[in-house]
Amino acid sequence: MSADPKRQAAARAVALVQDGMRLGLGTGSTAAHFVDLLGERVRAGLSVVGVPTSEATRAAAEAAGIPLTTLEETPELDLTVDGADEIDGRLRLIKGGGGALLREKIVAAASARMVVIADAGKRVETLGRFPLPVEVVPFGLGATRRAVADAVTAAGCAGELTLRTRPDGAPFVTDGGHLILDAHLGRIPDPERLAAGLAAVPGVVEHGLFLSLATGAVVAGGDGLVLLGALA
Ligand SMILES: O=C[C@H](O)[C@H](O)[C@H](O)COP(=O)(O)O
Repeated sequence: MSADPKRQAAARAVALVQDGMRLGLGTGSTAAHFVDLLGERVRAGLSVVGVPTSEATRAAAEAAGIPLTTLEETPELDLTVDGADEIDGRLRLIKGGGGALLREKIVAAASARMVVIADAGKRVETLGRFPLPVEVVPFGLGATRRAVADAVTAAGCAGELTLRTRPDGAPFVTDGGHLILDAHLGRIPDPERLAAGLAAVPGVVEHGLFLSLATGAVVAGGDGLVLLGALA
């Protein structure tokens, strides 16, 4: 087996895929292993269709030979496999480090099951060490930013909001044409309260708290594979 924990987790998740499944295909370095390994099974005869959660994953899935569909054609999926930036003991997640949170959440919500694949470094007691991505429309950025800051405070959190930029200094723009504010909170004592507050802000398209979406997780580390929740 591969020594890379991300690939080990992905390999375990690929074993969950059965012939005929409709799959959500996650985004990021861990999900890329899943797409790669799924491609091997497809080329060996497995029949599945996938909905990619980003243009990057679309390109990788096409290159791997995985047949793709859309949520217009296939609005209900059997299983989504995706990475995460943080995962707590209740399978609550922070996602969006790669900026794909909006499509990832839509696809996960359309899936009967969502299995997270991650290396052990992603497990936390309390969410929030990883900056929480908040996807916003460009119009009204200043006002939206203030309202997001108020929602953060009202949820018992504190920390800086930074506009995500690309390496060249220009604003990072998501696949949906939006911007991302990263909330550096350190800890999020009540993720449900923060999620509700952020969702109520006009101009916020989505945030990276994935609550009650993941049904299982495969976490790979020095102790081997740890399975959380239900995989079947
Ligand atoms: O927007 C990106 C996604 O939420 C990723 O799944 C997340 O950032 C984890 O990525 P990685 O597997 O590269 O750590």
